[in-house]
Amino acid sequence: MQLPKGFIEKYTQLLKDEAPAFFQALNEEPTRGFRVNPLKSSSQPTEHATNDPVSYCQFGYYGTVSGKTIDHQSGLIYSQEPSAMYVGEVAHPKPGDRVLDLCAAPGGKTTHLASYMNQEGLLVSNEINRKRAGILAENVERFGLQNTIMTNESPDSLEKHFPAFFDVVVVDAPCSGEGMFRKDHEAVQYWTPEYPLSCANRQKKILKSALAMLKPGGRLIYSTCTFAPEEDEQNMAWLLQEYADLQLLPIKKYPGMADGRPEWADGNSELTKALRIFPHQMRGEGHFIAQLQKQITDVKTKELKPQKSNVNKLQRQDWHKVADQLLSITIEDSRLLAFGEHLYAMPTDLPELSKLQVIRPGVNLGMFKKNRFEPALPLALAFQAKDFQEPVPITEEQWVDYVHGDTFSISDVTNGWHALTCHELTVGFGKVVNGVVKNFYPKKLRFSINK
Ligand SMILES: C[S@@+](CC[C@H](N)C(=O)[O-])C[C@H]1O[C@@H](n2cnc3c(N)ncnc32)[C@H](O)[C@@H]1O
Repeated sequence: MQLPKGFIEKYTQLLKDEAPAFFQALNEEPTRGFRVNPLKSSSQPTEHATNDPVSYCQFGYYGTVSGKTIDHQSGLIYSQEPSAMYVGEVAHPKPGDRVLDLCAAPGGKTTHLASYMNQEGLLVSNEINRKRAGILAENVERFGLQNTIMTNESPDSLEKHFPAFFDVVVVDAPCSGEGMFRKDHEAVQYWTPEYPLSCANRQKKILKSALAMLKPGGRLIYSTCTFAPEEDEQNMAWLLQEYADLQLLPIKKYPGMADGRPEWADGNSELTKALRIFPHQMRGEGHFIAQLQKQITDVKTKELKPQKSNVNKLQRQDWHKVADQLLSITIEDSRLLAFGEHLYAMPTDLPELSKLQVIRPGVNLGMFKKNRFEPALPLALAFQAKDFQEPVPITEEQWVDYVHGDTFSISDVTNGWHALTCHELTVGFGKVVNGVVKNFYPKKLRFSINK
């Protein structure tokens, strides 16, 4: 990889003796990894080795992911570069918290944050770019999140809907991506000496909105995948100067993780509390993480009106005709929200959504068709086999047919909708008609595997 001349000059000056090792590390192979989803019962991957754990992330392992596996299709694993796993670990929300992931696509941090929340509380996963928001939705649905809504807003418009609302806000900022150079060679082409400063200005605007949405006493986690001091220490120094009610909190540093560099900003020694990951010092890509807390005040924050269910009697009947036969758990009627022709189960602590650009207001339960209801894949993936009546275990061969969109035969199963399971994980729905499983796996997700 040919590094830009300006980049080499900049980091030779900043890193001094360390610079040769740093540049050499940028020419080595990137580190790959994945997280295991704790929301999918206690299942462990069967197609991916878990003998090389990431010491600083309870769900993380080193290794490469294959998308054409039951582990991946069922949402049991999520491919994520190991350094990026430390962002979620630092944020570590509690079940019941209100959490915002402000720059969320493709979903690495959202799925990780949810892993600590036990499907409780509220996670708002926001992505400004519509196309990327679609990819985010696919990943969140595969991971099976029940407490998450996805929005497609700019930070300054989202800010109007959630004043001082969240316990934890994560800003995994759009950045110059220097830390991803060896993983994404395109990032090298974008780089100019001026690029980090233009990214830093954009990040300041995002941070202002993030702080407006943070509760007093709440935590803001800021991360980038760049080495650029303009976007890292200098932005944190700017925050501390601008907001007297903010303080940096320490972050536990595992071997190889480095302190933030005050001398690369305004010299404020508090900046050592931030964290840097350099690829020449540990196994992972470049990253910067800072954790800040907003001072607690006795000013009362405004409670937001809750979102009410809007389904009519007919829609409720159509849903129950399927749900009462399919599910062994109850989704309360108060959580049902019709959204176009789709039906969703909202998270319990959801404020009114009016005027908000919502991509998914909860779990997509399915679609109203003429006089009937058809369950959707996200409903199957959001729950475990035990949450369904008569789940149908399928073989690996039948799973290959299923993800390809083919029908297959099955014996001794009653007619009607069933959750299909493979390796004890839910993988989707099939409608059984006289021993044949009709395939409802979404066309755009289908793939083939050579038998
Ligand atoms: C580093 S990526 C986020 C990665 C994601 N958190 C994850 O872990 O998978 C930054 C995201 O910020 C979005 N973005 C770009 N400009 C933005 C802006 N002005 N405000 C908010 N988000 C923005 C990008 O579309 C991109 O999806």
